[in-house]
Amino acid sequence: MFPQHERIRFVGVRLINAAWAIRESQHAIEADKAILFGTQVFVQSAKRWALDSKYIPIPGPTQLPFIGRIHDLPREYAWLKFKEWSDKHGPMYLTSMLGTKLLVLSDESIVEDLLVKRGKIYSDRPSMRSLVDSKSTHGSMEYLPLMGKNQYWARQRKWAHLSISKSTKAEYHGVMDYEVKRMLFKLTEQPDEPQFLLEDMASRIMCTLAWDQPEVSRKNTIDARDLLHQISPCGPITNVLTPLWHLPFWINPWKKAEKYERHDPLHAWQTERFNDVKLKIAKGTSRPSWARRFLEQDQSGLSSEKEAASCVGMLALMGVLTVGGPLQYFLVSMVHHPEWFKKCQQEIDEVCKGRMPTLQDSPRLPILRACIKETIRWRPNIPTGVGHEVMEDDVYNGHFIPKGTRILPLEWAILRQESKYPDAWNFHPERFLEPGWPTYREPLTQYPTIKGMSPFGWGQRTCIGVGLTEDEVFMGCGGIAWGFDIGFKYDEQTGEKIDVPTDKSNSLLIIRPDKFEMSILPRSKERRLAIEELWHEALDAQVE
Ligand code: HEM
Repeated sequence: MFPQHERIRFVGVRLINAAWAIRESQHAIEADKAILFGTQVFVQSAKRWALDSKYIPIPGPTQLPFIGRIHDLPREYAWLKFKEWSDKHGPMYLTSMLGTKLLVLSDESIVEDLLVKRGKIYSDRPSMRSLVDSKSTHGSMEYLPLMGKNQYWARQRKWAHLSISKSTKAEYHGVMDYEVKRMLFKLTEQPDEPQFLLEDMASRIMCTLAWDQPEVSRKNTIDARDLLHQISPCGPITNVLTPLWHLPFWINPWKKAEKYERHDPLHAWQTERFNDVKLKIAKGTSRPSWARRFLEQDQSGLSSEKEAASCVGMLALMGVLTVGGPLQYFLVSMVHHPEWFKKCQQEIDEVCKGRMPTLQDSPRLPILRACIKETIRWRPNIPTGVGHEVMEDDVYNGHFIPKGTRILPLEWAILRQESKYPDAWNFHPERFLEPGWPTYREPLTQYPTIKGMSPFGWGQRTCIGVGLTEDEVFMGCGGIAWGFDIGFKYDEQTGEKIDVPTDKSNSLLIIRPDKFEMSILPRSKERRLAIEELWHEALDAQVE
């Protein structure tokens, strides 16, 4: 078989020859077009040939013309296929999907070299096909995490970062404390709904921080899921068969649905939330929120109320499904590793002497932090990682990486690197607690921490919500271990154990476990009473 560039060159030369022949005849215009096309093909293939002979080719699965490997990348559990290829082709391999080059990385040091050390040129985002102007190239200013590396991204990231860290210090610990107590109380009433209650807690916290409107949490969760669906490979077909997106609007059902069913209503709703805050400020009844921070204190970073409403709305969406993942997976890992759940409970009992843990207890609860961190490693809820895009041609270890290549830090594989995580497929919180494991770090009052962990991203685009996540997951999981015993359920008729699968989830970019059944009961009558009391106290304090 000839290499692909040879075949292209051959076709190019034949086309030019044929075109000259036609030109000799009477079809001069068609012939000119054909000559142009043939020349382009020729030049491209010559360039490609020059590159191939100068640089070491990047390994990867054999590519079919035009489609690449789109045909055998499953829409479900795609990270498993990416990992399979990485086991076969190595920690850095190249594949392509309908002409888009995808460089898949599964070694932390390579990701560090490219996305961190060369972050200056590796911090752009790939365009999301089924959103309009996802990168904000044309100034839509709507999707902070998806924006290209441009002025809108720089100023929104700065503003959002500041808003989150300001609220960390000031009021959000109170918000978390309140919402965790509410969630624990609700769990005593609805023990079969832990997944809903945990996700709703995350959404209520975000809606309070964004607009001081926890009551809109359910709609916020639905919106987060809709947006996620829109950008995930298993979402609209236009994310895979990308040319379909370019059909004219009037015959394009995907563009119409995106505009009329998702984008415009969400935009109107978020603007309404923002205007409600304005109204409350005017009446003197507003409480702290990110929207109020913009309206009252810091308008310097953003261009307009419209931009602020989008930025705040985006933050409200960002913290729901992301944080909901580890909260739910904590239950999954604990039910399968009851010895570790027991250890968390014993640690909390010893340190907190019967009361619910608070953030101030965190330095003295390393086992709880280790179980949370190991949960995020063992079941990362963004298993494919979030893609970056390289902005200039680059050469790495003798390999040529052309501008526009998408870079995928494949977390599912990175977090299973045996050199860093021995016995990586199994759940071992002790890897963060006992000297001798590569990931052990002291002092245990500070480590383990999820800050700096790879599932929160790389370089200039790292997650700005990791601190908030750490506190929220610590409070939520600590509260459950303090208040409840968990275990498998048994079928009433057959007596058989009902399994809680560890490997069943959706396949969106951010995943969560499929609906599971589990027994979650207060640890004792006294504990149930304590949970009720705490909640009523929190409610009373809120009313005052
Ligand atoms: C378990 C929880 C979370 C996980 C696993 C997570 C993970 C990530 C990842 C992987 C990225 C992309 C990093 C990269 O491109 O290298 C990211 C970006 C981002 N995250 Fe998070 N995140 C979480 C929670 C949150 C929360 C609670 C917020 C906000 C309130 C948040 C706000 C953001 C924002 C605004 C970005 C975009 C940063 C940028 O593009 O410059 N995240 N997150």
